Amino acid sequence: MSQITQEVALTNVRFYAPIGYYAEERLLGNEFFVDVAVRFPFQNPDAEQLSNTINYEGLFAILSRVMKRERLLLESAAEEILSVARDCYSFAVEIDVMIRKTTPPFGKDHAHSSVKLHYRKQL
Ligand SMILES: Nc1nc2c(c(=O)[nH]1)N=C([C@H](O)[C@@H](O)CO)CN2
Repeated sequence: MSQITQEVALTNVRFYAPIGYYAEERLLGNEFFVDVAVRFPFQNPDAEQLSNTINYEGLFAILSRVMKRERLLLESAAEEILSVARDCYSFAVEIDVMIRKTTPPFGKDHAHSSVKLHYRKQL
């Protein structure tokens, strides 16, 4: 039997957030780009109904809430995004979260740092 998987995603969502291991980073803030993708079985009786899919405004609301909080590590924000998304979309079979810091302060102009989490439901 075949199965279609649907993905709803946001990519390169830009935030200015107080996330950093060093106090100055949290004080000054830093630029981050966040990607999130949620996959779930496609069982769509009407592909024109927002209630039959994941409204990506809901994903944006999760990211906005999580990225506001002061934190030491990217890992902490990525874990919270994943955990809230799992709670909100219990029908999801896979979720990817990636957070990229564009100017980690170690003196290399073009280096970005990132943390990625991948969740796959045990079926
Ligand atoms: N795995 C991680 N390593 C580091 C992080 C992080 O969030 N995850 N953060 C820092 C500092 O905040 C960094 O921006 C200094 O350049 C260091 N390592």
